[in-house]
Amino acid sequence: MFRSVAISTTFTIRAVGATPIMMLRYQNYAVPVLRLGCNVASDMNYQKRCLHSTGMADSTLESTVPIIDMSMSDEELGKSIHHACTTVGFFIIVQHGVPEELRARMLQQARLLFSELTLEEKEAISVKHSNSYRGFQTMGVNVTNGQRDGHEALDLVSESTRAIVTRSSDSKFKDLTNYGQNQWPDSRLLPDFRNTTEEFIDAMQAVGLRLMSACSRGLGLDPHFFEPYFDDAYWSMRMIRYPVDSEDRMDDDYDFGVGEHTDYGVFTMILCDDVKGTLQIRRKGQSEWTNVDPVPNGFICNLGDMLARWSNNLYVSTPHRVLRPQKSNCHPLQNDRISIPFFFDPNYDSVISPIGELVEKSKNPLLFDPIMYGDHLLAKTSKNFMV
Ligand SMILES: O=C(O)CCC(=O)C(=O)O
Ligand SMILES: [Fe+2]
Repeated sequence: MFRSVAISTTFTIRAVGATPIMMLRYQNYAVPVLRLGCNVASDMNYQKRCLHSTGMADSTLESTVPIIDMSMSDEELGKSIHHACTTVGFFIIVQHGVPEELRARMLQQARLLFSELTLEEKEAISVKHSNSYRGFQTMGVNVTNGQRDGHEALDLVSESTRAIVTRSSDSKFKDLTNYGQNQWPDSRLLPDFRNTTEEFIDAMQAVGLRLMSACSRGLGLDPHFFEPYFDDAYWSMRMIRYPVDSEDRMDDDYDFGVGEHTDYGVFTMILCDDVKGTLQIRRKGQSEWTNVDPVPNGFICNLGDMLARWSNNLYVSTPHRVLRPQKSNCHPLQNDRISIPFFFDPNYDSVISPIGELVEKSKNPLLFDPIMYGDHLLAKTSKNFMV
């Protein structure tokens, strides 16, 4: 159904904060946000190109990364998720219940975060002022594998009180902590940012819970098996802007938008604009990287380390990375890609150990010791920033 190239156009003019924004809307297609005064004709051509190339990309994409329609029955959904998780570790969900309109508003607010705040205003909510890895990271502050990543971002994390209690009674990480308060952009600058984000978080938590229930069915467990681990789900999210690579860059820093990694938790669901050729995965036993491009109204999903642990590696936490966007893949009036990964993760104090039946099913020896999710997260996030 996404292969249709029929185009219906509506124009909506909105005022967002102080900035008027024009939205071009095409049937079944992501909504770019343009400043007034742009050349609408050239934007239409750009959209047509995207529609055609989405159509062409679908077949190769489907053969690598399954597209899963969440409107199917729980039983069927369980099977589809199970298949994706035991093979590629990535899938794309459509018909997930998150309104297209909310997705568009969230992307729009993220874009405004990067375009409307001055460097000073970004620094005012910098991760440097947080002892819990929350806040804004200007270009190069985020690090993967010891190398600075080519992106700027805002990180928000659940403010769970259970995490506070757990961490404060624990001396393992000494001065480190990852509980605390989020740093939000000034509401006078972005009046709709916080409420849109909170609405989005609620919607994503609902999708996350449905994925967990599908997962338990797919694994042959009680459909409620995972529920106790998610009654205070310790979500986090990032709003990321990847600028195109500059031709005069001199060193190895910023080689990637995000360097190779696996995700830390259970399920990551990515809302992103339509820029292609950036997110790549490396499947088990393979050395080459494969693009995972966005699909209209879809969230690109992958599973993380905790699900691999629970299933004793029956489910694969697939390494991935993000290339810096090519100018030729960006909207003509933009020089970047916006991406919003939402990390749906277990309770901070959940202890994750391989599930007996799954150790057998995986045909692997017991691979993991029990770990508290908060410990795993803290060990990872404490290496993510160079401020
Ligand atoms: O921006 C993306 O497409 C993915 C980012 C990512 O892998 C991450 O933040 O863990
Ligand atoms: Fe990731």
